[in-house]
Amino acid sequence: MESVIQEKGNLSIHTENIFPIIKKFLYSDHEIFLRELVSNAVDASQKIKKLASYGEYNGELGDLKVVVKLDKDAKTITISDNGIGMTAEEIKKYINQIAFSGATEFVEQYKDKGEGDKGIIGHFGLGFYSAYMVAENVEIITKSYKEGAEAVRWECDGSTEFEISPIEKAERGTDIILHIAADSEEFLDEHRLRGILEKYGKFLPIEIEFEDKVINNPSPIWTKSPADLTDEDYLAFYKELYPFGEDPLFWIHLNVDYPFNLTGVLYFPKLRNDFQGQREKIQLYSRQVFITDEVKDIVPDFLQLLHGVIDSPDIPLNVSRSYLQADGNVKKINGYITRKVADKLLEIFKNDREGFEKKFDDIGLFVKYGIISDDKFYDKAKDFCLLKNTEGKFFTFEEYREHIKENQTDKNDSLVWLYTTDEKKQDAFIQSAKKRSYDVLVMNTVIDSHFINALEQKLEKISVKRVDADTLDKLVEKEVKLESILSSDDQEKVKKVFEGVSESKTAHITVEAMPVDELPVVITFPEFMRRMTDMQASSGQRSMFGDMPLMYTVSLNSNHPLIGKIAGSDSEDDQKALAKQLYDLALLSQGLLSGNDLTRFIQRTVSTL
Ligand SMILES: Nc1ncnc2c1ncn2[C@@H]1O[C@H](COP(=O)(O)OP(=O)(O)OP(=O)(O)O)[C@@H](O)[C@H]1O
Repeated sequence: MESVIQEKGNLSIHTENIFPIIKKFLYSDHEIFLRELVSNAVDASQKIKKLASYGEYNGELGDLKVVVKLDKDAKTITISDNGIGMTAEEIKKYINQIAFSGATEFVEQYKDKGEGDKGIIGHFGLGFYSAYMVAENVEIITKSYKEGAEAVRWECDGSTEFEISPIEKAERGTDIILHIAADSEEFLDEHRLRGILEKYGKFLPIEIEFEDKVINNPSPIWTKSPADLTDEDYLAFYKELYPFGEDPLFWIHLNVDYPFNLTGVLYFPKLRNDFQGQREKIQLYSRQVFITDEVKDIVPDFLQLLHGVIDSPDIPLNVSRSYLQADGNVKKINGYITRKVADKLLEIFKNDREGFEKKFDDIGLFVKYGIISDDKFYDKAKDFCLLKNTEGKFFTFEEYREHIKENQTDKNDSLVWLYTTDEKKQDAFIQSAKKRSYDVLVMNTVIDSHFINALEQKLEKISVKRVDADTLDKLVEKEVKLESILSSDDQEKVKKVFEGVSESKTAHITVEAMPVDELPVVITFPEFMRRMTDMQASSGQRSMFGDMPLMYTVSLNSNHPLIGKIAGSDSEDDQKALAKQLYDLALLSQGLLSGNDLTRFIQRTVSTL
């Protein structure tokens, strides 16, 4: 057997092997080739601009623009610019050496000139080769801005051999001619091409012309200073992003350059109580090149409901998702955006409470989602998150505490918040609560069951109960209890009668001393059980109890004359008839009487009239 000798060395890479890999796997999405080539053309234009501003180019800049042309017959796509161009030497250096980025080199070279890399897109030195994802042959025809430079033609058919030759070209700049491969002819469609250009290049900083029309807005508002912008500018830009969207409520202009670079505008849309039907998304850009609208790892979950753009050269773009999640910058960006959004909301709350309240039906969803999912956001939001009661009045948490402190503190010194999820359906319970001067909050959005859970954990000494979760005396338990007029024997007797007429196996029947003006029979749903079912329903899961029958409590008011009547009656039939009628009325008021049961109830009632 051969023995192993310790040695060190370099791995060798053969271009002929690596090239097909680059071609095939550089980007999963082939349409990216256009983004890359147009970005290069934009870079070339930005560079000549910079050179002129540094005094290193004294010729005419001309009308800097990138032109994309489609020739269906020749099966070519040509991307032309009048940027810096390349000399034969530069082609050899930047193009022939794969993964040697001229962009990075340019930035290095001029980094002392102040602006640094501002406006230059490329940095990996691979983008050009994405052309081979769709082209079988690529030609570069280019003339450098340098005085006396000769135009050059470069051609390579995707093998590792290239050809360079002199050529005639009048103007400074570069034409990249792609001879589209048979399997990529889909890109020879005008519609498709315009679609890709608009998707990636809508806000590129240099004019992009396709079929004689400029397709982009080179100076989108996020590149400008907020001081130079009016509300109309922000609204107009929103329309530009989402032509079919309804006007947003307000917006935040993001602008940070330390410890990372990020600019952008985030809009708060009208949400109308639903997360699902949301099509418009935040768009992520890097130096005005569209990257994606999947911003999952960069924007905190709850803020993905916002609209707008974020532009950051510091977000690693061509790397895998798992890397993105671990990236320190991404985490910081996340935190920054959360903070900015919270600050903005607090500012509006403080400066315009009335306006804030008006918008709260829409922004409440963000705020509550944020409170549930992000502790840092909660720390700020607890001062401006609003609660709304059945009278339409708004309270902060602190204001609400003051508001209900006197009436709704129970014997354990806990504040009991009462709420309704449906003012119409739970009206009888709301009315009863009001009779005792209890306040009832409205919690009717998809997120409220989660929101309530979160609040109970975060706020001290509160318990939150739906207004029909129990009889009022049990909801807000006080030290002093009402006396029962009915003796305990009679209570037992009435209970048995009701058990006899109950058709539900899961109904739990109890007798309770309630005020006389309360209903004789009250059906309630235990808070805990109901909340579990609600949460499961809102998260779209099937109930873990399957089709288990609804659990509810039937409370008999031992102080009500009709219950007294049952206890006092000697006729079993009369007792049963009255009990059944009262039971059905209670079911009816909770919307639980339907089908055959409802029909029988109505017939029975009619026959007694
Ligand atoms: N249209 C062009 N005009 C002038 N120079 C160009 C043009 N296209 C490419 N180059 C030169 O070729 C180099 C390599 O381009 P390539 O797209 O492969 O990489 P990059 O732009 O530096 O980085 P990235 O991979 O991020 O795009 C560029 O940096 C630039 O110097």
